[in-house]
This record gives sequence, structure tokens and C-alpha cells, in this order.
Amino acid sequence: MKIAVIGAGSWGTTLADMLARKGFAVTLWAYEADLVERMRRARENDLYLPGVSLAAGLDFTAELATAVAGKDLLLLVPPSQVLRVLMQQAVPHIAAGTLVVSASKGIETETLQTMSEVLEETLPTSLHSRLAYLSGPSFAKEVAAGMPTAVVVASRELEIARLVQDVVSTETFRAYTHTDVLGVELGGALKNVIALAAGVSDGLGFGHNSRAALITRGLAEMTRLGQAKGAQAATFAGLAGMGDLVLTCTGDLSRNRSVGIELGRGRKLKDILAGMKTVAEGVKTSLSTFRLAQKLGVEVPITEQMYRILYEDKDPRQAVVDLMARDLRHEND
Ligand SMILES: NC(=O)C1=CN([C@@H]2O[C@H](COP(=O)(O)OP(=O)(O)OC[C@H]3O[C@@H](n4cnc5c(N)ncnc54)[C@H](O)[C@@H]3O)[C@@H](O)[C@H]2O)C=CC1
Ligand SMILES: O=C(CO)COP(=O)(O)O
Repeated sequence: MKIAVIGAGSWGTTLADMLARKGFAVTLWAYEADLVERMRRARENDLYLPGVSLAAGLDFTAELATAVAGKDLLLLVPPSQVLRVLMQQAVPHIAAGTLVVSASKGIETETLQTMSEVLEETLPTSLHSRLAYLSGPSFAKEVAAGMPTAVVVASRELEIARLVQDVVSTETFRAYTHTDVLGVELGGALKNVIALAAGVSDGLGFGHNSRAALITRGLAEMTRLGQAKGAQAATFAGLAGMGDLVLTCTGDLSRNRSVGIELGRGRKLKDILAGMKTVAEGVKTSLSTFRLAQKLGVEVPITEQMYRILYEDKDPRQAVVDLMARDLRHEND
């Protein structure tokens, strides 16, 4: 099977390396042409996955058309806000019958569309039944180090999910199948917003009680919004929901949680982002999720406060006061 991985950030590079080690012919497309040159020479992604020696058989290119042409499977791992433009450029070169798997976690800010909605709008209808989504608790660094990891592969067609499950699973990377595409992709996107909030709480010096409250009430609002959009509630109790939420709200490797910690300590968003070359998807997804929730008439109190901290420069301490002062209610309302 010939595979192209689109996006050579830490996650795309890790997955490309994993699949190349499994014996597939893998081409990794990077946005940065100079990075391609360095990866070819040193077999290391010094920008996004330093210290990991990449598989001998892994191929690199900065040409998107070359990357996608003649492949059996495309694994899409760019930041979610650029998926649309990349697909618009790639479409004329994608062969009929290609499997297309998205592993990005986010919601477009302009359209409020999820990755499945973006792909269904940009790819020809003939490819829609060949689409799948990879999500779940998976820090790239830990996967690259071969640490046991469990993820979900969702597709509306169970057969396609099974096919992709077989392709991506290894001795240390265990994929489960799912058919709730929306639930699986929303779990991955929405947890980043809650992870930012958990970071803010840590940065403010709050403790385990606060974090547990944010995780649990965060899951409640993720589920509520997901259901309003047509996802199944049970999906949010699985790897792509609860699993990834716990990972990113507690793990020191989370970029979203790290950004939240800095905000909680009083740093300004633009200063934090200026020093970052990696993507913290939750920053943009806070904006899209808050707008989406308003559009659907769903209450998302934690996301709303995160949006106000990020986009209205609200003092994080005031955000906590406002969250705690909301009307008292039943847990399941
Ligand atoms: N890193 C991780 O542990 C995991 C990341 N993800 C998701 O994977 C996606 C990619 O994230 P990472 O691999 O972590 O990226 P990263 O933060 O390591 O690197 C940034 C990436 O953005 C690309 N980029 C920047 N500007 C671009 C542009 N204008 N056009 C195209 N590409 C551009 C860079 O080339 C690079 O690939 C995100 O949606 C993230 O949420 C999902 C699971 C795990
Ligand atoms: O999605 C991730 C792990 O599943 C990575 O989280 P961060 O983007 O917060 O690092």
C-alpha cells in the first residue's frame, strides 16, 4: 500500500514514521521546503519531532501534487485551519478510490465546520464513502517512543474504519473502530478548549478539585454540543472524548494545557503564541466552538469563559468567579 502523510508536524511525522516501520511505502509532505531538505539529509524532523530517528524507507517531499498522486491512502495531519486550502490544491491529483483519513483536531473559524464537513465539501462525492477519522489520546512524543496507545478510527462505513484500523494498528498502537464520525472528531476538537481551561486553572494556582470539576463539567458541555450537532452521547465517554480530555487536561506534553497555564500566570495570548512554532488548536477552536454553540443554542459555560479570556482579554480570575457564580442547578440538566 502506498501512503502519503500530509503535514510534517509532530503528529504527522510520528504517524508517517510508524507506518514506514510497518513496511508501507510512505511519503511525508512538509509545508516547509527547507525542512524536507534537512529530513532527507539527517533523517530527523528537527523542527517538530527533534531527537527521533526516522525510518530509513520514509520519503519526503514539499510538492503536494507529487505527494498525493498515485497513493492508496492519504493521512491528513495539517493544522485544521489549513486543511481546506490544502485539499483544494490536492484534489485534482487524488486518484479515484483513495482512502482519505483525517487526524487533525479542530473546527474552522470562518465556516464553523468540522474536518468531515470540510472534506465533504472539498473532495468529490465518489470519495466520501472512503473517508475516515483518527482521534483519541495520543501525544506524538509518546507514540514515537513506542509507548502503548489506544485510539479510534471512525468512518460512516464500518468496512472502511476496519480497513484503516488494520493499516494503522501496531503492537503498541491499538485502534478501535467507530461509526460516529461527528462524535469522534468533535471529541478531539472540543477537548482542546477544555484543556486550555484546565491549564488556566493550574496557572492560577488552583488544585486537583478545580481540574476534576473542569474535566467533568467540560465533558458535559462537549457532549451537549455534540448531541445538538447530531453526535452520539456515548462516543464522548470513549477514547476520543473522555480519553483525550483526561490526557490533555492532565498531561504536561499538551500544548493547549501549556498555553492555558501561561494565560493563568498572567501572560498575554499574543506573547505566548509569538514564542511558539507548534499549533495549539484550542485557541482557534475556542472561537469556533463558542460561535457554533451560540448558533445551535447550546450552553457551553467553560468554553464561553475560555473564549472571553482569549478574544476579549478577560481576566482569568474574573472568568472563574463568573463560572462559579452561575445559577445553581441539577447535575444532569
Ligand atoms: N502533536 C500531537 O501529539 C497530536 C496532534 N494532533 C493534531 O494534529 C494536527 C497537527 O498538529 P501537529 O502535528 O502537532 O503540528 P505541530 O504543532 O507539531 O506543527 C505545526 C504544523 O503546522 C504546519 N503548518 C504551519 N503553517 C502551515 C500552513 N500555512 N500550511 C500548511 N501547514 C502549515 C507545519 O508545517 C507543521 O506541520 C493538529 O490538528 C493537532 O491537534 C492530534 C493528535 C496528537
Ligand atoms: O491531541 C493531542 C493528544 O491526543 C495533543 O494535544 P495538544 O495539542 O494539547 O498537545
